[in-house]
Amino acid sequence: SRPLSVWRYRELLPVKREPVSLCEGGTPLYHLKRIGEELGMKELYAKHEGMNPSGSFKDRGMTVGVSMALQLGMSSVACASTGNTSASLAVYGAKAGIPTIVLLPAGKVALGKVAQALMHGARVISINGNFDRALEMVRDLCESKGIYLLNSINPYRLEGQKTIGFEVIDQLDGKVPDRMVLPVGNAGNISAVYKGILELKALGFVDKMPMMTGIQAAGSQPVVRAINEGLAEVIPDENPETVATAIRIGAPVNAEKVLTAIRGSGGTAASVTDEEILSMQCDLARKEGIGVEPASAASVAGVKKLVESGVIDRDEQVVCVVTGHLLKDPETVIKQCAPPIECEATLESLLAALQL
Ligand SMILES: Cc1ncc(COP(=O)(O)O)c(/C=C/C(=O)C(=O)O)c1O
Repeated sequence: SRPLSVWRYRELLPVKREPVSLCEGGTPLYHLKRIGEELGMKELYAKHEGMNPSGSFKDRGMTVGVSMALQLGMSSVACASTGNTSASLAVYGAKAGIPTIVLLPAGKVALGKVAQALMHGARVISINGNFDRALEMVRDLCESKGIYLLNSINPYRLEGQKTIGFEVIDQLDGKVPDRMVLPVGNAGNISAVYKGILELKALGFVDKMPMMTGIQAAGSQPVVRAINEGLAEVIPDENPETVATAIRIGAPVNAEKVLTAIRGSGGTAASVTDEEILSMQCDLARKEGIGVEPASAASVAGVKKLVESGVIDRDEQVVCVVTGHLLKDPETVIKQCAPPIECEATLESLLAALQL
């Protein structure tokens, strides 16, 4: 049988040619034993999407999106990004051998992501504005120059990201979890996972949907507001701010889809503070050995908040998608942690430093 990967599910994907692939997907589903016990939960899991080739779930969308660019005869690709989309597009553009342009919000992109976009050969433009402005600009650029736009407005990106849900169900031996929890920025990922499982249901592979639960940062929560206030549409947040720069997005492009996904599945949305995000990033690393970037920890921080407030039932089977690797944002880690202990190169000073 086929190994766990994006292309295991190729019959449910639109690509009709040899895919541009770097062995994406097939990521681990970890049981959160300690954090689960602390919350009184026996069935709390984390799907570690940081274990993809470029270190985030974006690779699932890009393997399909870049393959479609070639299938459609496009000669170059572009995106705006808070960092991971651009890192992934640079990687898959390099693999495809086509020119890649990425627009980043100046000063608001984690170091590892900039390093990836640069090293993999994208033309990296730093925009003096936030992500939402960069997205407007890259749409105009692609429109005027016939470049293939690969932000999550592009439906093929979401097709690849559907496979997160497919793999989770395979890893749970065919069971659909009661709830899937994802950090939400542009809301493409949560919408893609919902679409994928809805397709499995329509095909008769499963008979229930997970409650789709979106978590945002307290300083950047337009989707949470729309859900909590029962709004017909998401009202953009003009000045999104959070340490979780990956989800520092005020105007989610998949706003309509995420409202359908959450409401259609009886799910919910909640926000967590930057402190709660950073505290959970630390817990995941130190209690579970799982290293993720801040935005990814928001999903587990959200479960903690919703369990403690009684919204999530402790005996639910819950899968959190942790979306990006810890190495993406080393600066935030260094700022959070006590520095290494200075020590002379003698055993005596080492024992003193270790207080042994
Ligand atoms: C680590 C991490 N976690 C969560 C999200 C939110 O996913 P969506 O709700 O589908 O947007 C992102 C998104 C990043 C970008 O949007 C980009 O890279 O431009 C991310 O990098």
